Amino acid sequence: MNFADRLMDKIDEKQSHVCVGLDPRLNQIPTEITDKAVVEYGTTLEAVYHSILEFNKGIIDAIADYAPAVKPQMAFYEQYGHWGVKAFEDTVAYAKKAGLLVINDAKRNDIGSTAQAYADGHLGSPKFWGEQKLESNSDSLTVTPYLGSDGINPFVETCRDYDKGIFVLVKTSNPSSHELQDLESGGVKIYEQMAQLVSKWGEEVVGTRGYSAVGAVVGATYPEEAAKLRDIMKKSYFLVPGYGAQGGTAEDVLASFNDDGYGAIINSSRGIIFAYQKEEYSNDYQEAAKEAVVEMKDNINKALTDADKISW
Ligand SMILES: O=c1ccn([C@@H]2O[C@H](COP(=O)(O)O)[C@@H](O)[C@H]2O)c(=O)[nH]1
Repeated sequence: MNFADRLMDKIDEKQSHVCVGLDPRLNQIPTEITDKAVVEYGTTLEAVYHSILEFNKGIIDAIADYAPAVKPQMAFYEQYGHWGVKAFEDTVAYAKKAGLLVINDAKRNDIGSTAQAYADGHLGSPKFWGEQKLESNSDSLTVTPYLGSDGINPFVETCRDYDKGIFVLVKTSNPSSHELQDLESGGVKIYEQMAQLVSKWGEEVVGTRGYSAVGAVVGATYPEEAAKLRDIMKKSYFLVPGYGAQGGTAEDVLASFNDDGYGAIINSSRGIIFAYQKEEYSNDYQEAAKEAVVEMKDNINKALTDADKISW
């Protein structure tokens, strides 16, 4: 089943457009988890692995009823070498068992032949000794687009062959995204030209519900640009980071949705997983994550209803 169809079905099931970012900063994981790991394994990478995995499992248990997807950010895992990658893989497996879709935020790409290896490893199935015994558990991957079509094609083919999805960086949420993305060529901004390419790349992998497995990353911090992009990429699902900790609000993400009430999956990482460090939430990290995800889901659904975009 096409990735966009699977995502939309999960969104319907949970009545939620929220993606929870799993960005486990070690120094923000509750000390009862990290202390226990250090007592057992010392100040080792193995203790890092156990700390991250236990924390992530607790978050997944807390939010699974209220979010269709999680987005582990690969940087927070691979910095710890193979123990970090193991924490990533075990987190993904746990999230899948909990019925969540997984967006691997690894922002990969390269020349075509190397992009194929990234696509095989992160979405599909790499061949070794003539067999394909390993298949990625991730449902989708973030991808950088600046190598052009030959870097993107292997990912699109893998989306088609394995019912996976990609989100291509179009207008990122960070303050300096304008330095390159807002430049004009022939009177058209680079991010708009990128959006035209994303639309084209996605044409062959449109699902039965009308959206493509090739989506776009569009920051919540740029609502005006999102409105323009929504117009260019009518069939692309938007992955929208920048909600909460980076300042994006429920009103800011409205422009990323189509009138049918679909088209955007809104990510918050720190705002949910470390909510326990804020006064307004419980000081139990799981309870706080649940409070924060429910609040975000309700705020987005309310903003959509007020704008006549709700789908339920
Ligand atoms: O444009 C982009 C692309 C990716 N990200 C990633 O999303 C999360 C945001 O985390 P918060 O804690 O909710 O700010 C993080 O993993 C980024 O690497 C982004 O922020 N903007």
